[in-house]
Amino acid sequence: MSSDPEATKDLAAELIALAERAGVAIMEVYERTDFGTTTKADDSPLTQADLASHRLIVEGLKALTPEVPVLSEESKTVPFAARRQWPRFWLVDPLDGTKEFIKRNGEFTVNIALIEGGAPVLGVVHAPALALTYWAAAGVGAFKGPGQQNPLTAARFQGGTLNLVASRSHAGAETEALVAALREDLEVALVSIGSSLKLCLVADGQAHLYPRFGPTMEWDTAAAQCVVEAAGGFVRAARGERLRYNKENLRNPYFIAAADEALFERVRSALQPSAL
Ligand SMILES: Nc1ncnc2c1ncn2[C@@H]1O[C@H](COP(=O)(O)O)[C@@H](OP(=O)(O)O)[C@H]1O
Ligand SMILES: [Mg+2]
Repeated sequence: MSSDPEATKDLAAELIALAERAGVAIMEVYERTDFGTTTKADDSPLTQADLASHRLIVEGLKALTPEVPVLSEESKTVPFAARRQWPRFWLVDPLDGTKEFIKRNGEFTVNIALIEGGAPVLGVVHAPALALTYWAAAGVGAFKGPGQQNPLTAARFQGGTLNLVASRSHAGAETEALVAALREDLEVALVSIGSSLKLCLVADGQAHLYPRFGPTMEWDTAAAQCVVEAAGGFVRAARGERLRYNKENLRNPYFIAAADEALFERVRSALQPSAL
């Protein structure tokens, strides 16, 4: 990524436009009665919307930055031996929250991140059904649109009610155990929502905490992690290390996103071994 903030903002504007075009393609499928849903080898659902968004984004990124390779959820079989050589690459989830898309609750996103040196440095998260776009770049800031206008700041937890956001479709026993432990000395308000929108709520100050003690893949978190970090928030593995990108195994460790580091440490000390 350029060290010139103005060049970075220009690139972000192109990416936002691309994510919004993918959103239009997704919404065309969303409005049909039949999504053309099939089941992938891992048993997860795949719709015509995932594929249309994937094709559009891959073509768009190739036109925008021909020299930067693309790794998308729907074309993830690049061998590690090849991709480990990449100094930077685009990491794309063309439709995150496919289960929510199929349930028609609007809680799905298009995620595009630029990874450099194993970390997300630029990220766009677009929720077409909600007409919301979050974007961020390291050293520039985090913003919410439509448009590029509103700066985001994570809300440091200063006592009172702790707002905790969890997966609608994949929160499990470890999350419930954590909520029970926190409720011993705090008031905890729970919100469930699909997709990378959970991380965006932390960036936006609407949630203090998003614990994820279940599987996610690198493309689920990269763009929104960039948004959280640029908004002053904190995303770390439950065991404490940074989330790294372009690993041989593209699965993330269990992680915690928190509005601030003190909250992250407080939550970590309340975890059961099965949440690590
Ligand atoms: N068993 C599993 N293995 C790997 N990833 C899983 C999974 N179950 C859920 N996920 C990931 O969790 C994402 C959905 O998260 P959430 O439940 O928070 O909305 C999915 O994204 P997709 O919808 O893009 O497939 C998928 O990548
Ligand atoms: Mg996903």
